[in-house]
Amino acid sequence: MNHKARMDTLTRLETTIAQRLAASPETSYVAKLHAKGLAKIAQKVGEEATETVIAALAGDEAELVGEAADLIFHLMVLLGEKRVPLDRVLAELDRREGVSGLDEKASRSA
Ligand SMILES: N=c1c2ncn([C@@H]3O[C@H](COP(=O)(O)OP(=O)(O)OP(=O)(O)O)[C@@H](O)[C@H]3O)c2ncn1[C@@H]1O[C@H](COP(=O)(O)O)[C@@H](O)[C@H]1O
Repeated sequence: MNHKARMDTLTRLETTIAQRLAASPETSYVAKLHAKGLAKIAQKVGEEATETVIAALAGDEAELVGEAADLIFHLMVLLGEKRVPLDRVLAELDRREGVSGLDEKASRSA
């Protein structure tokens, strides 16, 4: 699967999450998170971020891949809960493309 097809993975996941927000918490993990509310979803993103950091520092590659997938999935649920289209985030990354983080930081402190 090439890079572009991988982006389709995120687009499909976004569609699935949007559908599941209206599903029953008994049959859907996304619906269960939605029922628990924004604070719980945000907390899950924080937990998965921490687990990703631990995997990077103390785990093997498979653990890091698994935790990174958990983090991206829960971030997608957070965006879905807030009705922020993935495309907005990708457009922001496109806007930043080619601008060095160091140059951007220097322009902020000038
Ligand atoms: N990619 C994922 C995905 N990644 C991780 N997870 C779930 O995320 C949960 C995280 O596990 P944790 O132990 O951290 O969470 P927990 O113990 O349930 O939660 P706590 O109450 O302890 O916080 C697990 O239940 C995983 O199965 C996911 N659940 C769903 N998806 C995707 O979302 C789609 C919709 O899922 P449903 O909403 O369940 O239909 C699926 O088809 C998948 O494509």
